[in-house]
Amino acid sequence: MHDDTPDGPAVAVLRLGHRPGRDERMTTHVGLTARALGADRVWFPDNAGQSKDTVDDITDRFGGPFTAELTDSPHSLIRNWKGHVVHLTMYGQRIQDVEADIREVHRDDGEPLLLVVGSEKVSFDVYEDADWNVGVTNQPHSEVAGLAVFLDRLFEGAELEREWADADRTVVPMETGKRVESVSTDDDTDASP
Ligand SMILES: C[S@@+](CC[C@H](N)C(=O)[O-])C[C@H]1O[C@@H](n2cnc3c(N)ncnc32)[C@H](O)[C@@H]1O
Repeated sequence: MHDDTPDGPAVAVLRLGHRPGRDERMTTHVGLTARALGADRVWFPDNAGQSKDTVDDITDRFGGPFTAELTDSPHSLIRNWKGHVVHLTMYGQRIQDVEADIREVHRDDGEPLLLVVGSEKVSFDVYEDADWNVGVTNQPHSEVAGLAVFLDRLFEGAELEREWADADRTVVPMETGKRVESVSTDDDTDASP
C-alpha cells in the first residue's frame, strides 16, 4: 500500500502510462513542465526511467527543490492519496467552473493535491477515484498543455516568480541572445581581505 502523500499543500503530478519510444519526449515534458510551473514532484511509470533521469539532471543543474520518482502502482497511489485528486481530461468539468474550489481546498485548507495526466486511454476507475475530472477546454490536445494551464490557474501566476535553490546555473533573461551564468556558492566566494 502506498502512503506517499507529502505533508502540507504540496502539488504532485502523476503521469499514467508510458509507451517506450513513442512517449519518451512527452513523458519527459510532463516532468519538466511540472517542475518549471510550480509542482513539487512527479511520479512516472516504472518503464520511464529515462524521463526521470532527464528531469533529475535538469533539477541538478537549474535548481529545485523538485523530486522525480518512479512508481509501479499508480492506481494505488491515487486510491491512497491523503488529499484531493484532480484528473485532467478533455471529458471533465470546465476548468473555469471548478478552479476556485480546487484552489480553496489546496491553498486555504493546505491539502496536498495529486494531478493525474494520461498518455493513452485512461481507465474508468481513475475518473471515479478523482475528486475532480477537469477539462482545459473540452477539446482533445496534450497532457503537457493541460498541465501547464492547470498549474498556472492553480497558482494564479505566482509560480512565475519562483526562486530556485541549489542551482549550478541560471538563465539571464535577455531581449535578444542567450546567457547562462554559473551560480556562485560559498565555496566560490573569495573571502580573503
Ligand atoms: C493525448 S490524450 C489521450 C486521452 C485518451 N484518448 C483518453 O480518452 O483518455 C493524453 C492526456 O492528455 C490530457 N488531455 C488531453 N486533452 C485534454 C483537455 N482538453 N483537458 C485536460 N487534459 C487533457 C489528459 O490527461 C489525457 O489523458
